[in-house]
Amino acid sequence: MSGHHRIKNIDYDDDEVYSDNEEDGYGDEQEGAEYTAEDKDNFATLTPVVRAELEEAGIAVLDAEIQDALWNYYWDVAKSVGYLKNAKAPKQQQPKNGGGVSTGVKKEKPKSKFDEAAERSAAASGTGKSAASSKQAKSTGLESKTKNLKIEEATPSQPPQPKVKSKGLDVPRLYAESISKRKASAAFVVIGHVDHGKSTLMGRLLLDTGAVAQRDIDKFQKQAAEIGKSSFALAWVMDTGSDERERGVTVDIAQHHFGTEAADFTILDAPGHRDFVPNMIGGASMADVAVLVVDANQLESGMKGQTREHILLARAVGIKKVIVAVNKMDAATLPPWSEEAFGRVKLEVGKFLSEIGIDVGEVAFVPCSGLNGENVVKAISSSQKEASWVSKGYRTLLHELEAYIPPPAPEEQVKRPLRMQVADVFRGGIQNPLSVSGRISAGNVQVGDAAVIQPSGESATIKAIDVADEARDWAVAGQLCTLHLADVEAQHLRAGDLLCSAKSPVRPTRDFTVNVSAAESILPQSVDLHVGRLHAEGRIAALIAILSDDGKEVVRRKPRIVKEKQRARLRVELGEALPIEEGTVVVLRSAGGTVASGVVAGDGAT
Ligand SMILES: Nc1nc2c(ncn2[C@@H]2O[C@H](COP(=O)(O)OP(=O)(O)OP(=O)(O)O)[C@@H](O)[C@H]2O)c(=O)[nH]1
Repeated sequence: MSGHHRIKNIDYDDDEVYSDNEEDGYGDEQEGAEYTAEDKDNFATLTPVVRAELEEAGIAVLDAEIQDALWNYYWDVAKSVGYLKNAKAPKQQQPKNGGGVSTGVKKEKPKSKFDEAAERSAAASGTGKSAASSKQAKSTGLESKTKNLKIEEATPSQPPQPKVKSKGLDVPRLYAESISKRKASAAFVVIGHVDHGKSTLMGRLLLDTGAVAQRDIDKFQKQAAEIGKSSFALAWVMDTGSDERERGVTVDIAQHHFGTEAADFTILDAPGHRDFVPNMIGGASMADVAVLVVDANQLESGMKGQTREHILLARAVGIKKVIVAVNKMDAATLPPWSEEAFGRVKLEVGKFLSEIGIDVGEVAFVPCSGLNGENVVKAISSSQKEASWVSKGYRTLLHELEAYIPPPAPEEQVKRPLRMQVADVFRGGIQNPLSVSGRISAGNVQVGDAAVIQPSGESATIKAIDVADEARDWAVAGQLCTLHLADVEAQHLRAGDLLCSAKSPVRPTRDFTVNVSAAESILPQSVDLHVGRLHAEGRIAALIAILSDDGKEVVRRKPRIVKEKQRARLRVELGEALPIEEGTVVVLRSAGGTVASGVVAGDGAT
């Protein structure tokens, strides 16, 4: 259904029921209202319940505001909480960064026609009642009080959502037609040892591409200076400039967007726990490129186990391109911008990467300073004589990112049944009570489509689609998007679930065969299975065969052991049935290290 239809169907003045101004947005009709003893009793009982809910979400409200909401929602605790969360959210959701940065989906977006209309219908069914019906409903207050307390234990109920109709678009055709006009896009993760300057470099990319305003950095700078850490101002854009954090919502994989004339980019970041391996795998499994940040002055720590592991994992989940940002070239110990020092770093990092099995010929090296913004977005100034070698031999980080744009998804991939792993789940908005973000790995989706979420088997309708924070009618394989869901039971939904086309969902399986390359020697053993954001316990139940180096031929059946760097086919059993199918990329880990990674060849029967 288009936004147009919705607007036409609504014939009241929305200012009556939904005001932008929170202070006087509701409650006008109660001016001078006299509450009965029963009303007062309800207020006394329910106000603390609503307050507790809101405090949990980090939202401060006045008693009067809670009472107005309870009054308007006829003592329905869940609806009052839902309403206040939304009414209070915009203030806290004000972009801290001049509107350019988006972290995940919870930033208040410019409302699309669709959203406005949905919001109005939601408001119509919630607060837009006449005073007469309001009085009638209030008289049953005590009954509903107990009922609502029960509802509130489960997922807060929302005003009924309008049914969503499909426009019946031929998405593969629209996609094929749009390819030539499409702006290129890519997503990347940033890897590197603590303190080597990851956050600063990302903040710099956002600032110098105009995604963040200088005045916001200045504000961070002031705050940072107060605690004697002014050099952290840029990093704070990533670490504290997240709207989710301000609202107390945890996001495991945040998205920050920036664009150039040539392409749009998404930084996938795990705020707060960037190095936590399950999150790292989740972010990397949605990325095209990994940027490895190495402090030119701290080479040794830069090559340690953790970085090795992260690069390995990035490769294991299919990242093809690695860009090495040799950072802090401005710092004194090199001396600053020393070509020779850079050469040493390049050599060492190159060796380290080739040991991991990365073709160094394909790796781009970028000498830069995130802190000063040299050779990140802007080329280094020609007045810096000691750095004249940089522009002769090396591109900026942004140019290197632009140079590796993955090709658009082939048509046959777009025609396959929809698969999108849920990276994060967002609950609680009035217009969009339940949304999921992720990257579509196969197929296509359009507003109105029916979906099934595995392993729970819940069904859902796609109510709206956002790509890079813009509302769209459809999206295809390769795109990072947020799907707003309707007609869905929220309880079972979690990060790591697989959203599938309802016509052809994945059947959850308890065992599968997988062709892997071994990161260490393998015996039948218990393992942690990672599939993007999904992790679960399992065991390598059988070593089926050693494969040739290209993975195509069986070299030996039923080996007793698979040695490091060998390729092999394994059978993996799981404690629970999970949505895994042929082609799924899996990582097997044990005792904090990666054992093997590969691609599922079939379910247990194969
Ligand atoms: N001289 C110099 N210092 C830098 C540069 N980039 C970052 N720094 C400083 O290095 C320190 C660490 O920077 P961060 O960006 O927080 O490093 P990080 O890798 O994100 O660290 P974690 O988030 O803890 O993993 C800060 O004091 C930065 O100001 C640079 O290009 N030159």
